[in-house]
Amino acid sequence: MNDGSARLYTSSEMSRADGNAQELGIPGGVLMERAGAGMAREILARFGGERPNVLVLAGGGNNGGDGFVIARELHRAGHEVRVAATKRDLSGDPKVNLDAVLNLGVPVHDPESLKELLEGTDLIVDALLGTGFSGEVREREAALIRTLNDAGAATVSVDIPSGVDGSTGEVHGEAVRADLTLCAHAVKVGCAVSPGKDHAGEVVTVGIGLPEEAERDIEPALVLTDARSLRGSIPRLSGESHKYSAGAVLVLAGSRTVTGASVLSVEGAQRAGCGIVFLAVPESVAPALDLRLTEALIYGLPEDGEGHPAPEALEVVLEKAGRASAVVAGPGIGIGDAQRRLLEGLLRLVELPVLLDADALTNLAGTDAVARRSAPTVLTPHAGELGRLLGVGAGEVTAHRLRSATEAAERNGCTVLLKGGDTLVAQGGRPTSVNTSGTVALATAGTGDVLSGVIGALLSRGMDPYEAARAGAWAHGRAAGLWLDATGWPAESLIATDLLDWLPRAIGELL
Ligand SMILES: NC(=O)C1=CN([C@@H]2O[C@H](COP(=O)(O)OP(=O)(O)OC[C@H]3O[C@@H](n4cnc5c(N)ncnc54)[C@H](O)[C@@H]3O)[C@@H](O)[C@H]2O)[C@@H](O)CC1
Ligand SMILES: Nc1ncnc2c1ncn2[C@@H]1O[C@H](COP(=O)(O)OP(=O)(O)O)[C@@H](O)[C@H]1O
Ligand SMILES: [K+]
Repeated sequence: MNDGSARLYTSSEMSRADGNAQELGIPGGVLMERAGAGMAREILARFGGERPNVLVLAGGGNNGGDGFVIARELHRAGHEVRVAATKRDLSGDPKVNLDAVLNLGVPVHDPESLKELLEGTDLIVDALLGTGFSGEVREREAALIRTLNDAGAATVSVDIPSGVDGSTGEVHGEAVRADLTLCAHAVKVGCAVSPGKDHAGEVVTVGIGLPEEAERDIEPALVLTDARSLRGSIPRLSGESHKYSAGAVLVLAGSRTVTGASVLSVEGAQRAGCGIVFLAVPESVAPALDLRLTEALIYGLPEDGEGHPAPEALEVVLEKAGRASAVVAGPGIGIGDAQRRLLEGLLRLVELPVLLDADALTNLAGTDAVARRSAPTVLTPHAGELGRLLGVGAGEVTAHRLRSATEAAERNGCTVLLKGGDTLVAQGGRPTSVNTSGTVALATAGTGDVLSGVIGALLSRGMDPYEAARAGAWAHGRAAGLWLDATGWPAESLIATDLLDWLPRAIGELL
């Protein structure tokens, strides 16, 4: 048996597993029974003590079928339960479970009276739409979802918040906002990827006793990144290590008016365990950074009158890259022709793994500089930067995160880390990874600069770019989580520098 806890399934992968189980002799009704009963146990454990009045909103498919089982179990446990069902002329397992509910005397109402029913409701069970739903919600269901969301009662969604696409996390129109989502067997992609993730609340999997054979032929298109899936992937120092073999990172960050980005990126790299960091910055700010960054080697770049690198800067960058094993470029370098040409030269002439962040992404939007490279490149955009790379608006990326990240990775033949509450890592031929360690405390200036350094260091230590991006994102999010736990301070008070103190412990959890 497999509890499916670390699995992340699209709707079609789940339905394949379901079909395989049936071929192995486990009828769909048995799985529905196990799912509904397991979900009811979870609801009782969390809310049972408060003796809530429960309303189950059940749709016409198997998601609704799960809802009828939950209603039956909560009724048997002595709770006040009512059901609103969108359909009565059901067939198959949902009908069996609707009949059971009716036989027990649980009142089943038409959804037209949903608003009135919700008046005396403490707990909503949303079993309207599950993994059989995709696209735009029809108006009738959309109105029901609006009514549920307006009620303000605690809401538990069955398998996926109704209205969220289970395979992508996309929401077109209305979707339920749940406090808790109970996923049958495995977390559905729609509960892990935004905006669906933001509708799901806490996500818990409920075992349905699927045998391992039922999943043998399923290669999931996505994976959840947690500490367990990364453990042992970061190379360690050995007795023969020296500071160069331990990982040497060249950071090209900062400009005359933006020096903090260089500091955060360099210190992120140092704390993520590389042996040495070289920082290349316009020469007018090199002395100040030299005083600030004790352990890094600082090199001044020839600059123009505005404090941007002059064309001769490329020579210095190439020379320093000759001693590095990975390059981080972009934070705080500013936008302009000089920077674009410098980056294009770097990407053309340096064979090392290169991470491009922030201004580097904006400078290179519309060029084929990354697509032409054969050495590994990692891009770390937020939605706005990815939009520029794809030639669309930030809103378009936010609405289609999965598709946007994979499209950029394919077009450029590289690794793309799309930042956000669900940080995604996409690379052709690898399952798209969804990070699990983020916290909203990271939504503050400079945390992205730290991340660029962390991933740069992991690249310099010889990690595969996809693994380096996943591990860097996890450790970065975990560092914020450790800071929150240790200080007990509000998430809003975190500053990017705080991450540096907790990165070593976060990375230690992966060794
Ligand atoms: N696959 C499995 O292994 C298991 C599935 N189970 C449940 O079954 C669910 C999937 O069941 P189904 O495939 O029957 O699908 P659903 O119950 O998710 O959806 C089908 C229903 O949604 C309606 N619908 C579809 N598109 C719509 C739209 N655009 N606007 C409004 N309504 C729309 C259909 O008319 C139909 O009533 C899962 O989410 C889960 O809750 C569980 O019972 C356990 C086992
Ligand atoms: N709501 C959120 N939840 C979790 N992580 C977030 C959230 N918002 C932003 N982050 C994370 O914070 C970091 C911000 O990076 P970025 O936007 O590049 O900031 P900066 O350029 O100021 O350093 C990214 O790692 C991103 O994933
Ligand atoms: K649902």
